[in-house]
This record gives sequence, C-alpha cells and structure tokens, in this order.
Amino acid sequence: MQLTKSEEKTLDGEKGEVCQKAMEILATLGDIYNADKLIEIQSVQVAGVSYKTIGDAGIEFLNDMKGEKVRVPTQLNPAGMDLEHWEKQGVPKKFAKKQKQILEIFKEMNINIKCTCTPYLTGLPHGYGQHLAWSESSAVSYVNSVIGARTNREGGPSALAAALIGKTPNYGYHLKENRKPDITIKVEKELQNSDYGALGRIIGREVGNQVPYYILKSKPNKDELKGLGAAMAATGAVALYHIENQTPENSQFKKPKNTINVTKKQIENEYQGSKENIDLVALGCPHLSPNQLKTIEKLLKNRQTKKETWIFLPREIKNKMQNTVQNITESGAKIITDTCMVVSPLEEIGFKKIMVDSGKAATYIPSMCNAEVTYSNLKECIEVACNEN
Ligand SMILES: C[C@@](O)(CCOP(=O)(O)O)CC(=O)O
Ligand code: SF4
Repeated sequence: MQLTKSEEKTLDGEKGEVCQKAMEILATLGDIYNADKLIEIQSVQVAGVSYKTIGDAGIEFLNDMKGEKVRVPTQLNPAGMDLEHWEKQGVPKKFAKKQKQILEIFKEMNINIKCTCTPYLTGLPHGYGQHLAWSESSAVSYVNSVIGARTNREGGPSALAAALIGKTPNYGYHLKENRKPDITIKVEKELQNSDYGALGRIIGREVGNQVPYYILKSKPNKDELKGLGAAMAATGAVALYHIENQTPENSQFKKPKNTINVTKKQIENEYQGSKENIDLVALGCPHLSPNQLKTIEKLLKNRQTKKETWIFLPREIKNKMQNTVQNITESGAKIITDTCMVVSPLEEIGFKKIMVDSGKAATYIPSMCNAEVTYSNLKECIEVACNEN
C-alpha cells in the first residue's frame, strides 16, 4: 500500500509510539488486502469492549494504545454490564472492576462512551457513500446495506487504529466493485418481525461472506432489516446485502443468476426450543429502536412479568423515552443499557434457559452464555415472560 509522506513519518514514529503502532496495524492490513492507499473516514465504532470477550489480554492491548486521542467521532460496542445498574443486574464485583478499567482507557482517548451496537441510532456520523470503520457485525451490515455507507467489518484493534489515525485502508466494501451482489435469494412467504431474523439465519449459513440480493414478497421496515442483517452476520459473515426495489444500491448492479429459494417451511423450522423452564426473557438484540420499545410497552400494558425480563437498548434512547421506560418498568421488566444478553456474563449470573426473539441472539447464546435458548417471536416472548410457569 502506498503511504503519503506524512503517513510514512507517522509509521517511523514521528507522532509518537501510539500513532506508530496504529499506523503499523493499518499498513499491515492494507498490505494483506492489497489496498492502494489509506482513505479518510467519517466515524468509527469500536467493538471488543466487554471484559467478557476481551479479557486481560484485551486490557493489556488497550493500555499499550493509551496516550493519544481519537481523530474522528468514535463510539463503542456494548460493554459487559449496565454502567450504572450493574449491581442490580447481578454482575460480579470483580468483573465490574475490570470493565470500568476498560472504559476509563477509552474515555482517556476521547471516545464517546455510548456503548451500543446500533450507533446509527445514537448520533454516530454515517451517510450514503461515506467511508467508515465500524466493527459490530450487525451495525456494519445495517450501515452498508440500508444506508449505503461503506465499511469493512473491522476488528477491535483495527477500528481503534483507524480512530487514532482518522483513516482506513481502501479495500473490500470501500470499493464499488466489491459491493455487487453474488447470489439472488427469493422468498416465497410474506414475512414479519422475527421472521426476518429466521431468514437471516438460513441465508447466513448458505452464503457465508457473499453479498445476497433479495427478492421479497413483503417490504421490511428498518427494525426488520436490522434483524435480518444481524442474523446473516451471526450464522455467516454477510456484511452487505441488497433488496430489490428497496435498499439504496439495489438498482446499480445486475441481478445474479445463481438463485436460492426459501420456503415458508424453512422459515418456520428456524424457530426452536420449548417454553418450559425459561429463567430469562431477553429482548433487544440488536439494541432496540424507539419504535420497538413502544411496541413492547403496548404488549406489556396492564400486565406483570413473572419471569426475569431484560430489555436492552442504547442509554440515549432510555433517557429520551422516560415515560415509556417507566411504564415498562412498572410491569416488572428491567430496562438495561450499555450491554446485551451476549456480552454480559449471564453464565456467571446463573441463567440456564433464555428466550429471545432475535435470530442473532439465538445463534450466539448457547456458546457465549453456556445456556439453552428458545427462539420465538416477540409476542410469544412477552406471553412467556408474563406466564407463571
Ligand atoms: C457478537 C457481537 O455482536 C458482540 C460481541 O462483540 P465484541 O465483544 O464487541 O467484540 C459482535 C459481532 O457480531 O460483531
Ligand atoms: S449480540 Fe446482539 S445485542 Fe449484543 S452487540 Fe451483538 S447485535 Fe448487539
């Protein structure tokens, strides 16, 4: 990869050791992926924030990157706990101490401590055609596909390096030729809500890291698109998709001949697990939008939850929707911010069987939380939450 004179100097250490390390990460990536140059980015989302996923080795890496400030607006992926109410959440003290240490390091770098996987709902700059360096796979999928911005799926270290330099190597989804669809997906059934997550699980498994082009019978809303992309990135590694007559780049490419047909039966078969012995109902993977929170408020109206019910969303949305939050809390459900059901230590807290309405959470919970999972739609989740047994 060709560096400018000033980038070369940064690589030689002229701007200090931290920028040197950051530039080394970017230059190495650029060489591996045959990037021609570094390009400026509008924003960064850094994953690898939870102590559960990065551990002490992660803290060590972050300590080595201390001493510099980020050069573009930067937010974080969910941490391992609600930063204010972690004790109520049952998070062990030892874990909380480490988690706070991690966030202190990010704060020192001038990173905005908004910990969410839906940074497109919390003011992180992004727009059609803009280059970004985001990490969390559902956020990457959303911003590439639904917005038409351009980002690869960055690892924690490469995102942080991009934030410290303000640039990223120009390869992969930054280039138009890599954004063309590889395979057409035709769906015979009209879908709603969590059906999109179910579809995403099927397609992620089928297509790996290819770019799917959907022909659908129904028109998904933004929340449904979020669920579709999240699930495809969980069972597969899809970072970009197009939907005929809907997503912003859909008409710019030829429709691929190679086609997969998805049947009603296949979608139905994705739902799994029994409704017995659920000890936690967990909603908000990816983090909820204001509309989704309103829907939950309606479903819980005049009802009481009988099981632990945890609802995950960005702190900013919680703060803006205090009436809704109050109503939901009165039903017994807990509103939790800054973290999620996958990256908080649910296994240490002691949950054994978790019910979700998210195709992505259903995929990750068994391995990440060592718990059984039941996957259904939102209404069923609320029914189970309000049910005695
Ligand atoms: C599973 C995931 O949503 C959360 C864990 O990510 P991390 O701890 O922020 O690296 C990450 C992803 O899918 O990109
Ligand atoms: S597992 Fe789900 S809720 Fe957690 S960060 Fe990923 S998308 Fe967000």
